[in-house]
Amino acid sequence: MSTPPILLAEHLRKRYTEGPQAVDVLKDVNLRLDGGQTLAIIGASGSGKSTLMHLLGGLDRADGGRVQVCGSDWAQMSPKAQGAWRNQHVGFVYQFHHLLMEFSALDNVAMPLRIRRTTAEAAHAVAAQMLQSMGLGARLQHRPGELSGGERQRVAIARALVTQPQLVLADEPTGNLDSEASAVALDMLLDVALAQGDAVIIVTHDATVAARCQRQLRLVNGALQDA
Ligand SMILES: Nc1ncnc2c1ncn2[C@@H]1O[C@H](COP(=O)(O)OP(=O)(O)OP(=O)(O)O)[C@@H](O)[C@H]1O
Repeated sequence: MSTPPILLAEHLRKRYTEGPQAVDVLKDVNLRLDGGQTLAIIGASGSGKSTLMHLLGGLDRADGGRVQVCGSDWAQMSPKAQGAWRNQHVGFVYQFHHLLMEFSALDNVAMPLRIRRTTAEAAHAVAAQMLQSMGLGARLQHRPGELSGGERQRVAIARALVTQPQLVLADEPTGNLDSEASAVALDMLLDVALAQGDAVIIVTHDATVAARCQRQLRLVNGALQDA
């Protein structure tokens, strides 16, 4: 049997009904990604990019269609199984770092491994190595508040990649950084992810960032089209 793609999305639909009128944000999204592939998703504000990333990562339910990550369908899993599957296969990076402010960079990056019940010693060793490859070997014991914006974001990237996820979902990962810090963070994200053979999706408004990905798709009117 052939191995399934890392990500498969078929005929995805999502409708929000909370507002004054229902909004069909995603109407028919189809996507397939294999290891080592990088994809940029661009689109106007409100076109549904973040909604799509939530569905791909199993953080929200689609109203139609399906999403499979590494051969398993999010909708077929219990919430507990989804959590375990995410920890095993998916790394998330957001525009804002979402680091735990009272913990050191090292503890933040070790956290996803500790959730897997890796011993503290082993988790710290792997986390230290990952921070090293993000150029942060001299910042292990710094807390997020003691780091620059660019450094904080690199810690967040290290945390997303430390588990060697097959799929990395990055929603505006450099949206809060100046162009120099953005270039450094993006280099590190792509270098490490590709060395690991991960598939990477980056949502971005920045054409320079999108151009660094092998493929660029635009979300328009609820569907993806070539950019
Ligand atoms: N929980 C919700 N309830 C109702 N409507 C929502 C909800 N979340 C998002 N929307 C609507 O869905 C549309 C898509 O939102 P989404 O955040 O996915 O867009 P986006 O492309 O990521 O935008 P941006 O680039 O501005 O971040 C928007 O019109 C938004 O108002």
